[in-house]
Amino acid sequence: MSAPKQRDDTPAVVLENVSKSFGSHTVLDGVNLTIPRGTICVMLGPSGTGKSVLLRCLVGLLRPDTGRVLVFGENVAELDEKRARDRDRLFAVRRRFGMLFQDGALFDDMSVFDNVAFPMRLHTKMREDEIREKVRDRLARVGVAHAEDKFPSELSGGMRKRVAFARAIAIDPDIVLCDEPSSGLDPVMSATLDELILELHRTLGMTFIIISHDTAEARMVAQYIGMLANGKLVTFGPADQVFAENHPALEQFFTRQTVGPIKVV
Ligand SMILES: Nc1ncnc2c1ncn2[C@@H]1O[C@H](COP(=O)(O)OP(=O)(O)OP(=O)(O)O)[C@@H](O)[C@H]1O
Repeated sequence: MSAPKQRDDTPAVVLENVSKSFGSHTVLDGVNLTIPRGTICVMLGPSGTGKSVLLRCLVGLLRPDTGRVLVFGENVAELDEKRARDRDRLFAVRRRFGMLFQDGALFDDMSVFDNVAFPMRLHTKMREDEIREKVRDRLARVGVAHAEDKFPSELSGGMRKRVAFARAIAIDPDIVLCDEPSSGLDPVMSATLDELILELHRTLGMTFIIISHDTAEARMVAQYIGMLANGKLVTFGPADQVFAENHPALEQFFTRQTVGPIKVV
């Protein structure tokens, strides 16, 4: 079966009744949401609440027990990497994602240039001169053009994150998944990185899905906000609506209360 035809207004992501358990532990319980294309969506939630599981379902690394996971209309939940007939479709979906891992996940034995060139060499047929031009464009966009010959161990935490961003957007993904982009950074560096997200979004128009614990980050960049707590998506929608609604779990999170609907386990 070929991938479904999509119209321009096909949402980047739709989750319909997505549930996932590990043994008797239900991590996601009937999650529904729609992320319009070209928006910045921040998913908040306490530790261990299923945010990473959700990301892995999006890229087809995990299959939910129930529900549909539509990425630009393609139901990733029905694709199984072990089935030859699904593999091309699954890989085509994965190529639409760029991933910014929590720790940057740069290759320590590769220069900054080669780290950013890596996905181009792996996934495209670009010539080396095209790669050079694109890598330089990506490094310039994230403000580390001067560092292309350095190795990750020679960079500060903030610079490593920028290089990781350059790699995440290397082959023009439609969706950039960011797993806690501000983790391990001081507040000023985090804010600088948030400005970078806004700038990349403005100039490249990609959809950003950002996993975060950082409420200041949510306030700064989010157009859509979701909050996962105790397996449920307790609130989701346009950021101004979600802030106005001020769900008790969101309020507890934002005001750092230990008592409230979020159970600390
Ligand atoms: N492959 C797996 N097998 C068993 N349990 C798993 C597996 N993957 C995740 N879990 C469990 O699912 C729950 C949610 O994990 P997840 O990593 O999604 O949390 P998170 O919200 O991303 O947390 P954090 O904010 O701390 O990164 C945890 O209890 C975790 O132990």
